[in-house]
Amino acid sequence: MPSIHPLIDKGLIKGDPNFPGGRLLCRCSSNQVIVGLKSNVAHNHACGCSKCWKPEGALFSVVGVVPRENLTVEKNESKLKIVDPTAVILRHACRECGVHMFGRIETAHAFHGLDFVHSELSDQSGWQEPQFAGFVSSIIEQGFDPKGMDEVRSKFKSAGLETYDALSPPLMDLLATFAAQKAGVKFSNL
Ligand SMILES: N[C@@H](CCC(=O)N[C@@H](CS)C(=O)NCC(=O)O)C(=O)O
Ligand SMILES: [Zn+2]
Ligand SMILES: [Zn+2]
Repeated sequence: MPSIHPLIDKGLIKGDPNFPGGRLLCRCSSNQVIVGLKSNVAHNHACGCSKCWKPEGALFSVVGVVPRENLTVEKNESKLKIVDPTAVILRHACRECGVHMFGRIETAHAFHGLDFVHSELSDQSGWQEPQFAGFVSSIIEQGFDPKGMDEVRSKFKSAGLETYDALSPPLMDLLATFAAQKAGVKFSNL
């Protein structure tokens, strides 16, 4: 069974709710891209989709969000390039080591204003631990044998994480609320 993710395989390490944020470093041996975050991450989760950056050998990414005003590129911004300019989340990766330093949404979207980041790129501890696993079935699209899915889901369960094939219910509700408001739907208790 391959690694789910280094932050999940050996059990979760709880974050510090008062952690004030810190810096993320790319994996280059020199001239590292450095991103400063003025807050902890929120909604941190494992993502099995094909687009989020994963460490070598891991089946899942671990990704959380910070308000975009809390993120600054402190060093070597010129090394960043947008992985897929047509995606909703514009993932800014280091063109040398390939690590995704942050993902930003520039279109009208429920998550506009939040940047997506990988707290494992920090050498500090206290970051919020993963809260759930999303886009779990998506690993099949990347070649994972569907027969292994029960084992993957049980691994998350034994780490105390719920699994979903899209996002968690509160995040799915935010997406649906945004879509409803955009379409001018009026809410009522059906
Ligand atoms: N099954 C697809 C799912 C992709 C997907 O929808 N990813 C989610 C979670 S990160 C998303 O919000 N993507 C928007 C984007 O990548 O811009 C895949 O694995 O590529
Ligand atoms: Zn780099
Ligand atoms: Zn993803």
